Amino acid sequence: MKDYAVKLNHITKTYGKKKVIEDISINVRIGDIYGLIGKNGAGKTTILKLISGLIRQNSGSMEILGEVTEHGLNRARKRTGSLVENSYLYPYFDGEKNLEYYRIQKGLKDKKVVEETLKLVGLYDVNKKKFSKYSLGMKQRLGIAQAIMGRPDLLILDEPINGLDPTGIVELRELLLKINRELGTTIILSSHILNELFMIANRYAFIHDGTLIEEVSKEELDEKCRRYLKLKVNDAKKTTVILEKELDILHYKVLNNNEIEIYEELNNLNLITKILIENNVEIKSINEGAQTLEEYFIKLIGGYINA
Ligand SMILES: Nc1ncnc2c1ncn2[C@@H]1O[C@H](COP(=O)(O)OP(=O)(O)OP(=O)(O)O)[C@@H](O)[C@H]1O
Repeated sequence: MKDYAVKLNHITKTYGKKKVIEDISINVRIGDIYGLIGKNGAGKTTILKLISGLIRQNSGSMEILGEVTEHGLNRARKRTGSLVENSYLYPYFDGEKNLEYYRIQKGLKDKKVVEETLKLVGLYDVNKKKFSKYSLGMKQRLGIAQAIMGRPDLLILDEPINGLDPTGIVELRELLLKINRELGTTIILSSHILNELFMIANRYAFIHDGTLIEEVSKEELDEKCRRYLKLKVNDAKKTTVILEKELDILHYKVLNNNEIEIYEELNNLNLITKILIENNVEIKSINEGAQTLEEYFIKLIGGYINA
């Protein structure tokens, strides 16, 4: 299937007797910014190394950029830029020299690519500053610049958000969105901080103890973490009829005979209360609630552990 940039099929990876990745299958679509989310040690780096070809799986197969054979995967990896282990940037070189050195090393013919890439990552104006004098955010951006020099179809980044301050995170987000949109690059990145990844990615894989717990889209995650009004009433069925007929509220979920979650008109609490009372509904309580991303993540992982 050409619609996928990366497909992992039942991949398992062991170190000695230890299974670090167990039966993982994920599907990254072309054009995705795909986030691997998991606590430290969950197995994110291992997955990225497997995709990058730095290590090999013990079992399972993968498809990268439409290629499945050994030869094909090598070809696909030539169309992939990655920042998984340390980037090879020289501290005493400035940004331009670092990229020029890399360009020659990689045999990239077009000299203009250095300037264009520095501009793209917003480092052109500081291109005479030595790498060692860069802030962490600038270092990350030059690392990404190096990874996208060959204009890859796929970009793989391990924990690029790690250690960045809020401004650095915003800049990184803008940059990744720009690379994704302007160059059409599919991006896979990892993080242990869901809130930050949520701002960047459009699809997510939750990894825990080397296994995939859930693969979800941003919309699905939004849905799971949205605000709601929780109504406790004497008769949930009757209440929904009134919500629909009198208030035009169609977006709700009945939890049981007495509880309903409402997902729209959240700012019209007074009106909802008034209409329900007028229609003889006995309201036991009405509260606003929301599940934060982190709560969802913890629930997901906790739920899994206890299962
Ligand atoms: N070369 C190795 N030999 C043995 N065990 C390893 C090796 N590399 C990773 N591991 C183990 O595999 C597990 C997953 O590690 P991995 O680095 O993939 O996790 P991660 O989710 O990226 O976390 P982190 O953010 O801490 O790097 C860990 O328990 C780690 O100790």
